Amino acid sequence: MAFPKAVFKVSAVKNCPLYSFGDLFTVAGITISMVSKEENTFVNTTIIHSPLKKEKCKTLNGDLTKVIIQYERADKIPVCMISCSGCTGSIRLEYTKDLELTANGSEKDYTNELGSMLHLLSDFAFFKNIDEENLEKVVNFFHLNKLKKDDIVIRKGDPGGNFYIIITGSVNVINDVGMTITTLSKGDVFGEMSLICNDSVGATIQVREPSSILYIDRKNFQKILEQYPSIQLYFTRLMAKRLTKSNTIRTEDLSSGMIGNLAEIPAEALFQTLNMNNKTGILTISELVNGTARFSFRQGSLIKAKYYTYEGEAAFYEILKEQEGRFRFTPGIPSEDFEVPEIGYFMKLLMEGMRRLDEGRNIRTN
Ligand SMILES: Nc1ncnc2c1ncn2[C@@H]1O[C@@H]2COP(=O)(O)O[C@H]2[C@H]1O
Repeated sequence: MAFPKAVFKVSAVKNCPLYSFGDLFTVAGITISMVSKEENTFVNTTIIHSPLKKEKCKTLNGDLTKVIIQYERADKIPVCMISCSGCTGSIRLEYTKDLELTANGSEKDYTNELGSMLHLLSDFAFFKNIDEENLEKVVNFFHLNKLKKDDIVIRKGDPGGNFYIIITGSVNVINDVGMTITTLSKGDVFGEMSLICNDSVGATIQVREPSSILYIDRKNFQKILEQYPSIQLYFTRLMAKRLTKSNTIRTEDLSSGMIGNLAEIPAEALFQTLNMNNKTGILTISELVNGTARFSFRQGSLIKAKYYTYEGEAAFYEILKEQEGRFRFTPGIPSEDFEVPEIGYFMKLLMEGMRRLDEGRNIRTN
């Protein structure tokens, strides 16, 4: 017989070193207290499933065990909020009976709610890239979250994890010094930069007014990207717009010739900037582990790549592994390169490069 289960969802995060907003914990267990004349016995079993691939927190496990002790069985826990006892940070968890469906693998309630939103979603720029017959299938990859004012959805510096789409309400995009860079609302998306660039989250997102937000995890986000090339283009344009707006790298620097070090700008960000700004010229990267690499861009497309013994696509994947090296971008290419075909669709090359990097890191850590 399985123990009854309760699913808690992280609904607020304050500097928690382990968990993020939306993380789920399944708690099962039973507490029996037997009192007789001869003895006084107390038996407790608590089973806690923490989010996969995240470290377990003994403090939180203790707090969840206390809930089982207090209510004796998971199915007796009332709808409630609990706060962890805290360490360098703290989190608040919410128990709503609906969430059990998610943990059991059946997302019927969510699906129904999302299903009824299909009409609304089909008008969103993101979903416009998906043909009508596949829309429902794609929407079902998403989960729906209802958030309160001031909830932090993601915090700058967190590892990127999910991609988000705002259904109703609005959020603030906040920079390092706590200033709101911009406000995002219905139909706007966020969280894409860290996923695509395989980097940490670049800005804090805080809920400005009660909001409903869809989210999808990295794995499913990548599946959608691979399956729908028009979404890759949508992100290229979106990120170009956002990069230009936040002046991450000034376009004037690029056209006048850009010099720098890979230790300051990772190779993927450098390539992406040249691609998004439709640059034509030659990027030379020297002082690399294996000498010097050369990459030619025509209107942002990568047309030639050479590094060590690697050429074309392979050279691009190799350079993504490098973390140090001096680069220089020189505008202009020789006329014989005007007709050279591009090495591959840039976003696809980048996604594949990121996947290989991840694979390499996983092999090293296993
Ligand atoms: N200038 C900006 N305009 C709009 N959205 C932004 C801007 N800067 C950052 N963001 C969003 O904030 C998100 C924070 O997480 P990511 O870095 O994954 O992705 C980022 C973008 O989705």
